Amino acid sequence: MDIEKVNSMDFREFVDVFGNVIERCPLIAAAVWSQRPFSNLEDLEKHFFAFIDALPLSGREGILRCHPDLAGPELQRGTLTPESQREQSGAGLMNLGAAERLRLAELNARYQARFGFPFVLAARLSDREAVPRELARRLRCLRAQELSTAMDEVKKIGRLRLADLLGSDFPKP
Ligand SMILES: NC(=O)NC1=NC(=O)NC1=O
Repeated sequence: MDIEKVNSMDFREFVDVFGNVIERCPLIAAAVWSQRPFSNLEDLEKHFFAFIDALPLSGREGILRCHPDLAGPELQRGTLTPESQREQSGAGLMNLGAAERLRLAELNARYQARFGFPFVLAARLSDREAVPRELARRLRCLRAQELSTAMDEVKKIGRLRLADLLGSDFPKP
């Protein structure tokens, strides 16, 4: 998909295509649409991230709270978004053993209790061994640091999802 195609989209099509670049936050795509035309595909990504960075703390925490737990109840129930489903299965989280799943549930619960938002990590850049390790490590961080780290992970997920949508034109080969 090239930037001319993106710039030609009406509101409905743009939100249909880009509405889940940030998990369950179609508002972000809705807001970014009004900033078209985009000079290139990197510029489009920059607008997504600039919107996130400009949010008050409550807005950034809200984005994190829209993320389903890794290997959590939504995965068990089969109610993940298609993107999340692909990402979590790509990290091998679909077929964890009972002990692995229990350990992740316990770590996710401790993380949520400590920070007030779920643990977020770009699953496609991780795997079933690294996820619990990274969760345990980040559990020990200070809240301000953790919020920053988690938002970086949201952007990594968004970048990968944009790359899927935009195809080989992005990021610049
Ligand atoms: N809590 C999460 O990190 N969720 C997710 N990470 C991904 O890469 N996809 C998700 O849904």
